[in-house]
Amino acid sequence: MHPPHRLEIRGLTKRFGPVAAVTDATFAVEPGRVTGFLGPNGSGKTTTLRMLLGLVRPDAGDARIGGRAYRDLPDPARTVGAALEAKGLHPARTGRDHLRVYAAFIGCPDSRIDEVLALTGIADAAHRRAGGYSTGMRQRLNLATALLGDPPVLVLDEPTNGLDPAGIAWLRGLLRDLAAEGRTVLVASHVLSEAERLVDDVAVMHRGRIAATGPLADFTRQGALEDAFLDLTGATA
Ligand SMILES: Nc1ncnc2c1ncn2[C@@H]1O[C@H](COP(=O)(O)OP(=O)(O)OP(=O)(O)O)[C@@H](O)[C@H]1O
Repeated sequence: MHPPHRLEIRGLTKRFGPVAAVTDATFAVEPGRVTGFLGPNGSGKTTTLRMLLGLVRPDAGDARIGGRAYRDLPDPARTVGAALEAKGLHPARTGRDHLRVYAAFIGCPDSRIDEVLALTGIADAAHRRAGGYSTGMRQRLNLATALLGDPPVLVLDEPTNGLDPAGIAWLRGLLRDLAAEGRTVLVASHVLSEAERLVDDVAVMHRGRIAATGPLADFTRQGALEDAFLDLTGATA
């Protein structure tokens, strides 16, 4: 396994025209933990992740992965496994073929394909065309793709979308195992009740700003994470 990689987000700021999508976001994500990046729709989570992954250029600030900007990583695809959204699947291609194409792209052996299919519970569907996959299966295939390079860092945007309760319980176990191996796991979600069951640490984003960070237990002492979030943001349910 690679050495542990800490993520540092420092003063990230991004506007899209009149929209201040992210303003001065600063937080760290520790290896060996599952960190929830939480906030309502449109609060700036995806834009922050896209800046972390070098997909959007920040107006100010920077993001480091194990001390380096994404663009300076010697082997980015094997350092960071990212599943931003379950789009871009060619409907006529099988699950296995999707993984084969990406495995060739990042230079990992085909044997790894069977490993990630088993890890994500879609081995039985691997020969089926992705166009016929349910949302939950597409989510699993997306996760399998992120895991192909056996990366020390995982960045997942809304990974519970489309998963049923058993699927969410399964995902919790998988993310815990990956973190226990020393990986850094960052999970963006707007569904606080689900995130609460997945994560060790929390970074809360509200209207483009980081409203709070810390261990989950600090937020749930008084009750549900959702109540702590409503208190923090002054929002009403
Ligand atoms: N490419 C873009 N062009 C213009 N506005 C954008 C663009 N990307 C994001 N925004 C705007 O920036 C704000 C933050 O969006 P972002 O997708 O980062 O939020 P989010 O927290 O990930 O939301 P969700 O939970 O819905 O995915 C929103 O107002 C969004 O409309």
